[in-house]
Amino acid sequence: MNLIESITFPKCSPPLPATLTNIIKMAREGVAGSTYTYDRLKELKEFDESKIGCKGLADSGITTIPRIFHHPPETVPKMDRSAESPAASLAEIPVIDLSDLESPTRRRLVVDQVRLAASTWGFFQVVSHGISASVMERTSAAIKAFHEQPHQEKIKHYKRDEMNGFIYSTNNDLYRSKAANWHDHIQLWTGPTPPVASDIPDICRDEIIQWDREATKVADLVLELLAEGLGLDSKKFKEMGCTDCKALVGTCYPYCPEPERTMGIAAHSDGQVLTVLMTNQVAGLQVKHGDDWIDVKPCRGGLIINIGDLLQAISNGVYRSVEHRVFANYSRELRISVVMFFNLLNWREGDMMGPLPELLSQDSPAIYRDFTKQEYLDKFLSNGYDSKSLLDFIRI
Ligand SMILES: O=C(O)CCC(=O)C(=O)O
Ligand SMILES: [Fe+2]
Repeated sequence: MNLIESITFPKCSPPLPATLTNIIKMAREGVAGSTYTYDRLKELKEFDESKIGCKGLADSGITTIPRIFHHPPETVPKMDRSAESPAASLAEIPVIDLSDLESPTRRRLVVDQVRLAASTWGFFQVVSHGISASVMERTSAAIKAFHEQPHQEKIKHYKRDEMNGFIYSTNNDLYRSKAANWHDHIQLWTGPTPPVASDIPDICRDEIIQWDREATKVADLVLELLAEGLGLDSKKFKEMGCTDCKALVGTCYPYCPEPERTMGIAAHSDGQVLTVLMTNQVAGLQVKHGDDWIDVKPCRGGLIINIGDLLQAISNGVYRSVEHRVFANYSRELRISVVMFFNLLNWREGDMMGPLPELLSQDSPAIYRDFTKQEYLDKFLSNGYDSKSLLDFIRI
């Protein structure tokens, strides 16, 4: 999910560079850049206006998926439905235990583990992070319960306005991407302005409010460890406002009858600073490691952390924002993920952002140039999920 696109929509922001003409052109262009042989925009609109979502399509008993969801075959993992996941892999993302951090010796050890994981995998799981198993279960169950409600209930919240209040929708980038993905989601900005509780439906209100609080604590702690791993003051990222601008997304990946034709979420890197992700046990998430796609096996009670593009830039490439994707769910059980994206708040229009000067020296010169907020936003708008282009664009 690329919430950067949403960041461009606040009422005070400059006009969108992606004009309606652009959106229509993107909607009509073929997956490989050729023109579609059908009226893609019309079919996108029909799907959008029906508000049925992917879960609604799945529940209707379809056995083939609409062509707006077809991805180029070479980008879809090969399916072996008898296996746990398309290509069961041996390597696993690191698991880091966050307990006993008051002990300086242990803290140094954990800082080293976090630095190593963030600079090689860009992804890791944390356990003993302070959120109880019952809070995790309740939150996941509440998001699931929202998605399992009848159509008539859910559509009260169906919106494409990604900036205001609680939304239920499908494919944030529906009109911008070249192929739609097989998921629906709910989304809520929880910072800098706390959400209005009455905007959140009863069925998941308390859980969302609590999850925001708890996941932010974990993000703050992980950012402290990441700062220490760079030799910075532990509060550096907190002071930069790295967890003050935040959104919670509760994604539902329903059963897909043709998983070999589409994706749950296409390959992308997260554009923000940091992501905290909780998923249920249904397989789907894969992380790029070298040339391989590695399955992420969520450990019980664990949370998945990944580095976003901005942190890669700020850390002068020490920490890595890595591509990941979710294959379409072929299990009959819903795949649920609860994602919190954290981004910089104190980055004013016109201010430059870039590798932190404290990290630069003659021996480690900047590998990225400074960039403006507008450059950052423009890159996301013009490329949708292909957020890596920002890092390519600013590379010296
Ligand atoms: O659902 C997941 O496991 C990952 C979701 C994700 O990558 C995203 O929303 O950016
Ligand atoms: Fe992501």
